Amino acid sequence: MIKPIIQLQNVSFQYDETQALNNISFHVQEGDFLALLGPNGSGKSTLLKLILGLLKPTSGEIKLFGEPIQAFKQREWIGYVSQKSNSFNSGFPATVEEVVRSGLTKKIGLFKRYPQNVKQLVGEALQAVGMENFATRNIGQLSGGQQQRVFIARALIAEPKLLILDEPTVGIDHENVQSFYDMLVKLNEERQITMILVTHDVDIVSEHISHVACLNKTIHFHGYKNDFDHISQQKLDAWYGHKVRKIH
Ligand SMILES: Nc1ncnc2c1ncn2[C@@H]1O[C@H](COP(=O)(O)OP(=O)(O)OP(=O)(O)O)[C@@H](O)[C@H]1O
Repeated sequence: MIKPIIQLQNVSFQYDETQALNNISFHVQEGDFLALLGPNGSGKSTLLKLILGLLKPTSGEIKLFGEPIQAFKQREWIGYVSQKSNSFNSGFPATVEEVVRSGLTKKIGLFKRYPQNVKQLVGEALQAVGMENFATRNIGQLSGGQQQRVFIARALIAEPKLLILDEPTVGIDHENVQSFYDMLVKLNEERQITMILVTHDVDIVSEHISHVACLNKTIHFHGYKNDFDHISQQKLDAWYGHKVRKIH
């Protein structure tokens, strides 16, 4: 049976003066590779904060892994790589190894010792993102795309069941985007990690993605990638409020 990973039922969120999300219902199932699309200000970050438990909905219900979010304790099941992960300056005093290892804190607690096989775990996580030869390098000396991979390794070491990546291809050269996707697909298929890519960029919806959700305060579309491909340009422009380019 396919398990629900995220369920939102009639969720709204209001900042003091702004209604950021209006009556959203949608779900993500185990194994989905979802692109969550929406223009600037459409409520993507707000939705992420609700899922991560950093904000509480003004109304509506959120379930994670089938449990009401208030009762959900397995935070380590959710890996999150933020938009700002890859912005270290070159002098930042941490090695790749140290950054990845710090991802274990979530799993083992802040004051516990790292397990004896920590080096092996770091090596495996780095290997999964193709960065095994960079373990001793300084994080600040890597490219934006390489840093992004290291932060994905940092999330992976906690063995998440769901990985949420916020604007993951920002800072990655055009020619490296394909191999970046190949890596994500592998994680999705081989490790059965449910993936959510959050982005304003319609181009990110490559052939690798299984589902697409279009957000602009409400969910305008949620379905298979193939069905998204058949949405008219006109409709897409209307959701975004301006012209967008869709590449098939
Ligand atoms: N802390 C806040 N206080 C008040 N209003 C906020 C706050 N954070 C966001 N908003 C407003 O809520 C709406 C949704 O913002 P949100 O950051 O969720 O959008 P987004 O889709 O993530 O945008 P972007 O792609 O630009 O990051 C916007 O109108 C924004 O101005």
